[in-house]
Amino acid sequence: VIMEEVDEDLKKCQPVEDFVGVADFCATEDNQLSFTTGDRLRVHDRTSPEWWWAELYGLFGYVPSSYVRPCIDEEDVDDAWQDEEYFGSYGSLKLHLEMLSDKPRTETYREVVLSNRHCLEGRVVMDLGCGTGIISLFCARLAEPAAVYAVEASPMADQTRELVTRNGCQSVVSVFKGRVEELALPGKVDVLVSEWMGNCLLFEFMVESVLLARDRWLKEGGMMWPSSAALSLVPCQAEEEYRRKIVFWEKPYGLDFSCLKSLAQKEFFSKPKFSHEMKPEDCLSAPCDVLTLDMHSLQIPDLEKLKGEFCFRVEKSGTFHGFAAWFSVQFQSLDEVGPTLELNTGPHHPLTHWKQTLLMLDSPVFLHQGDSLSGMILLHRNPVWRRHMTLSLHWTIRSTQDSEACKTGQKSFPMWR
Ligand SMILES: C[S@@+](CC[C@H](N)C(=O)[O-])C[C@H]1O[C@@H](n2cnc3c(N)ncnc32)[C@H](O)[C@@H]1O
Repeated sequence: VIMEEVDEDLKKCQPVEDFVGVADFCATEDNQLSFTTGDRLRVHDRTSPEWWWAELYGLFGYVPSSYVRPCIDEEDVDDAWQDEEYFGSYGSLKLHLEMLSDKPRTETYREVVLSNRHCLEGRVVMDLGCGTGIISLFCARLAEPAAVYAVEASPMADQTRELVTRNGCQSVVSVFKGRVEELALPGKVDVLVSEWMGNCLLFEFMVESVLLARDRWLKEGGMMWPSSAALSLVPCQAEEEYRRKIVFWEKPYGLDFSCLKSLAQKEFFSKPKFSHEMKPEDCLSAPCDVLTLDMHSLQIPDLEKLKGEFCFRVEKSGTFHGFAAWFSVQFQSLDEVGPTLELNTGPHHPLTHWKQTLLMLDSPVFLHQGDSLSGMILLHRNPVWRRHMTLSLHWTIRSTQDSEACKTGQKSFPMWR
């Protein structure tokens, strides 16, 4: 009784806080409140981990807590790009070791240079975000470009200069230390190559720097590598993940801890799980490309809100625990007849350091072979924290067993803010 009273008192003391919608929410019950992305809501009571009592334009109702984020005024944010932290992490070897040890990734870039070596002769290349300079060194060693501008903003650039000299490439490769946005290069380039991809393709939004560099430094008709990119999705089973994080609370050591299940679901499943290694047999359907980006025509404002659609046909019956996401990038050949090469980070391809990203549902659903699962995905970039985004999924399941039956669901995943 005392704890309940304390709880009640605490609730009364909770300040009313402003939140902003990160995805559209459509009320399905009378006591819920609909809102759209960007709406400013006043949260009066954090009633449960999942549902909060909120107000919008004088109307009150419950809103899902994962669909809103704290409202921060842009002027309060010093470092919306978190550059100190971001470039700091590329200043030590840990990430470079992980990237260079990733053979499918690194060897794809080498293969791209090798298979285009004749066309690269006499061309000027920019390697944006060169890190240790691996791609620049591939260019200088495997082809005969006129020059390679290796651009790197992190302190690693000092080591890169040394690596270029040690490998005898200093007459071709020049290292430019600084953010590409702020650098003056000797001139425009024929090819802009970069390894900019993050989890779910866009996370960390280095792609914005690549597009900016393209518009400033790529010659008319020049080549972007990668030349296109796609985000793929599949409904999947994740039995082990569900068992370890949720079923665990049912009866550990013979005790009833089941009241912690909703807390566990909120704590473990409200954000995406990075580096999930899924098996091809966990896919309940054939994967689908939900977004495709053309790196020659994509514009920076396009990155604010990207929308994709999907329609899966369930190929084998199983428990639908969530969606798995990953990306692929394509490298068009410099000559029209050459092959387009691809790096695919999906479960049917050799494992890369990105692995896959798992987006767990709140409650699993059993799907039967032949059912259809259609819907849409929305990537909404955080307007304040520029390296972050929220991924929202809306779906409808249509059953083959019962043509009348149709279940809908929706969930939003902040990555990370
Ligand atoms: C994913 S790593 C790739 C490193 C290297 N190209 C490789 O393949 O091993 C991206 C690199 O780009 C750098 N970078 C990111 N944004 C940049 C910018 N705006 N200007 C210069 N360098 C940048 C980071 O510091 C990091 O070293």
